[in-house]
Amino acid sequence: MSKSLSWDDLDCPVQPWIRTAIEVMGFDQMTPVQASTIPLFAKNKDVVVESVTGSGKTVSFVIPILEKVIAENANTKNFKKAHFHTLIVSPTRELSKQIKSVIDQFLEHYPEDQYPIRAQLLVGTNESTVRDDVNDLIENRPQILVGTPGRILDFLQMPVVKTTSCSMVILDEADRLLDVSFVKDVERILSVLPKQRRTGLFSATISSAGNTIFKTGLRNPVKITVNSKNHAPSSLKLNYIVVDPELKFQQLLSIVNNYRYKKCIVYFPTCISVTYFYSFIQFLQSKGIINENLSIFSLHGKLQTVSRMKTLEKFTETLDNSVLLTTDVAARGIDIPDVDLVIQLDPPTDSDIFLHRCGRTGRANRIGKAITFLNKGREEDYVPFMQVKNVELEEIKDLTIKGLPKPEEFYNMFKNWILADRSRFDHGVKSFVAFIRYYSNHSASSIFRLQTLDYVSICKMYGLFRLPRMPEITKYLKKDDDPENSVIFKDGWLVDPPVDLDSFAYADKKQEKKRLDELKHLKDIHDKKKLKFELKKKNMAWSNKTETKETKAERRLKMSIKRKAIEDQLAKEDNGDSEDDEVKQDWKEVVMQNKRQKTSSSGIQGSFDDL
Ligand SMILES: Nc1ncnc2c1ncn2[C@@H]1O[C@H](COP(=O)(O)OP(=O)(O)OP(=O)(O)O)[C@@H](O)[C@H]1O
Repeated sequence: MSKSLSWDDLDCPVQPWIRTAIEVMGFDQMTPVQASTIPLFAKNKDVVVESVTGSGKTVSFVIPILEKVIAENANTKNFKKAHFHTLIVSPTRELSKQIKSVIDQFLEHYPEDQYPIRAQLLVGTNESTVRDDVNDLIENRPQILVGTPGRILDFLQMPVVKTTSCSMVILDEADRLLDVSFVKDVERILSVLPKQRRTGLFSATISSAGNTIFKTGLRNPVKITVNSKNHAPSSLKLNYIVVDPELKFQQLLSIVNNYRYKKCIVYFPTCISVTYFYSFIQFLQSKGIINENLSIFSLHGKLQTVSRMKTLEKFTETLDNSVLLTTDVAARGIDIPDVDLVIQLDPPTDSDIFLHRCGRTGRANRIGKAITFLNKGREEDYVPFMQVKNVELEEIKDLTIKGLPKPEEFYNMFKNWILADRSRFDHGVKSFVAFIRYYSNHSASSIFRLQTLDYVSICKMYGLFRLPRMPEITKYLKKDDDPENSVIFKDGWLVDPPVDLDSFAYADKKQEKKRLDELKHLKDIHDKKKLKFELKKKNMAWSNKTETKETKAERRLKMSIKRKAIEDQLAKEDNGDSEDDEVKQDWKEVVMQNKRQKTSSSGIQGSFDDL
């Protein structure tokens, strides 16, 4: 391991044009991870590298790759068509693009008179197909491919693509690539590559991948660990704030509005919550409540690739006072040097992601601050939980909410914004529901428990005025002993009187017409059902009446008349067996008639029901 961090003391030769590139990029010295990794990886060793966020891992594999491409004559005309030399796999399109741009930055200094070295991006977009990628491979003959697992797999499965010359593979953010969502694709990719190759795994949290790293076909790997005591770079300050969940969004706005920063990234729990809060923040900006000089962007995984890339570019290019609202899609690897503030509205469901999110700031020895919000109550336990993982968090106390309307007024404003368009309500409900599902997936499930979540406050934080019905929460909602003082009214309403949902309209005319048509249709069905029910009730009463008045009273009357007649007859005539028999027969008939009436009465009801 090299002790000096001077590029001159690097334990392996480096091409002069690479040295020029390093100088132009302003890298006066190597970072520790570069000093340890470059010589080993360039000298045919497989490496497993764990080093804190922003410590320069990308350059530590890019230099050995470029050196190897040259050493193995892949930069000559003899390098076969449709072959490639190096494959770099990364979990997101943004990160793949970023890695390619680092390679391109080096290649800007590659001598023009030599056979070109090229890199090609392999990520899914709506604008190009895998066939386009194959055409580019044949036409441009790149030696280095960078992309995401799904697209790479599709690409490698094209018969024309030849894998036999691949002699280097990099898995960047390797622990992510080896988790359940990617591992199958990654295994299939590796299975079609030559076994005789160099493999490098890189991440700030590679230890969490455990033994799965051996699924990558590593051969006698060297493990390189460059970690600080706090598992985060020393230039990064990790803070937390304990908040009342109802005021959390206001606290966020207060920081974003009043804090001094160049660039800030805010992590939201779900894609839908990014779009929901982004549109409300835009409204607040239009009203002058949020500083209109702030450039606010939204980025999440449900957006199209091209729009994601453009947003990231704009956020990177905007000089000052810019805020990116995003999800974990931008948690790993993204390198935007001027980000000096990261805020997490909720801790991530996976504690490793915590370091990756925070690590978007405090990179390459620049000062950065990461603030995590914890809902008061149980979530404070997250601090000792992270301490056990060697991540020390420091509390920011007594942070007041500044420059916003009073909480009650703010909630009413949020509510009125929602009431102006029913689609906002739908959006808010979906965001809330997605949050509950997110919360129930926390790996630290003993801290983040649905049982102890303050649903009402969170619902209000989302600006909502009725608790959405969902099985996850119904069982935890306390049955209030004192309904007089309950904050939840009948049917989950948080406002009294409730909002008239029938007249709560969509701003979009087409959508509103559709809703009204559906409402009318439902009403018609309801009316028909009601009519049917009334009829049934009426018929029931009628047949009951028939039953009682016709059968019971009449029968009783007839019976008594008959009985009297028989008794009279018996009293008068005691001398004729035949008549006695006749009377007995008559009596039997009466009994039989009564029986028939009894059984046929139910038949009458049935026939009326069918009307
Ligand atoms: N030797 C160096 N001197 C100064 N800055 C450097 C050096 N090497 C890389 N950098 C810069 O450090 C920043 C972080 O580098 P990089 O993105 O490779 O970090 P990383 O370790 O991969 O982080 P993460 O784990 O977050 O992906 C980049 O802006 C890069 O330009």
